[in-house]
Amino acid sequence: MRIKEVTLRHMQMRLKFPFTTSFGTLQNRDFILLEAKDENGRSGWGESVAFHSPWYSEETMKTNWHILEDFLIPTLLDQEIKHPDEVSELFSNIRKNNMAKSTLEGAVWDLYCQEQGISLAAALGGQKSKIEVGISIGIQDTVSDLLRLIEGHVEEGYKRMKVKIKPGWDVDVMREVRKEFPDVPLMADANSAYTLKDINTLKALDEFELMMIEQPLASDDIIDHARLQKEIATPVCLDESIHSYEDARKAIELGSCRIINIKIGRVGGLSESKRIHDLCQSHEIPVWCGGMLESGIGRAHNVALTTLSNFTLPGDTAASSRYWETDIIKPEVTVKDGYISVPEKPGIGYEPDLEAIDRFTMEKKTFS
Ligand SMILES: O=C(O)CCC(=O)c1ccccc1C(=O)O
Ligand SMILES: [Mg+2]
Repeated sequence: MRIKEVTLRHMQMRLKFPFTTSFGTLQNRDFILLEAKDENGRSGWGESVAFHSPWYSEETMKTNWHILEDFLIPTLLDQEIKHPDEVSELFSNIRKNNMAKSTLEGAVWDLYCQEQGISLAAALGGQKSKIEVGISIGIQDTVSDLLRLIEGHVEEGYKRMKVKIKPGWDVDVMREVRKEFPDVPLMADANSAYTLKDINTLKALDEFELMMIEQPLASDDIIDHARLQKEIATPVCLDESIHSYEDARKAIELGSCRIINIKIGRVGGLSESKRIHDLCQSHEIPVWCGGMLESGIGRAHNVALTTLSNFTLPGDTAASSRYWETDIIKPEVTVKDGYISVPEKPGIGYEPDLEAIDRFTMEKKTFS
């Protein structure tokens, strides 16, 4: 396959609700959508999960645009590609910028699968026909707002509740949640809001038998997390700290976590996601697929990745309708009894809705 043309779009979609984490609040979701055309005129689609501001990671929508336009797209245009695994090799001279790399790599995977006539899930080696999903709930104004949201999501069938925490919105909040929902599979995500000085707070969370605590300490740390994991009973799950297979290998070796959240964008693409998945599997470290408030295109990639066998814990890939009035794929991603049915069609398995895509496009540019 050869990529003949790439179009970047600056998209803006409005979330149905403001989403608050320990690092800030987001409602307008700006992101890049990428369409890559091959020599046969087929289109493959990728989504950048970078946010407008550098608060989850240093990458932003604008840095991704720059890296794609000035480095990644020129590297790939007209190159003969036999398999999508070659893309990360072609990008190996460009350091980091994983979300930018993943955007283009994801579109190549989609194109490759369409050409082969197989689903993305099958191409990755996934076996599941349906995947189990949970939901991530942002910081709320009041505990009773949170309890009502959890109640609704339990009724919708989601398989586990993830509650965002930060200093001042942690132990007391989780205690209320546990009191009202004694048996619900529950976890907390701190997005790096704590340090080892907060060890007593983090120990206090053990009482609630959480499935895990996600990224309690610094976003670039694996040393303090290893110290913390020795002190608390709750399994530590790393999100922000893991950018590659090598990061995962070192974190496992140090005992920094017992679970890893894989986000395709954060680790630079589907090929690297699969390598991390396989590594974790060989070390009996379960993984799950994280979310970045994606549109349908990124969501479809997440669904496919989650079909791999070591994705044994419910991920954050909720239904399209949880986030958007109108998504940009047809059909939308739906959740029934806590499961998403995995599409069997070639490629990402959902059709891009070009009319909706145009409606949310702020700016676009084509490279050939
Ligand atoms: O529903 C989703 O897409 C996941 C939401 C979520 O938890 C999240 C959203 C934005 C940035 C970081 C995170 C995270 O997993 O840490
Ligand atoms: Mg997280």
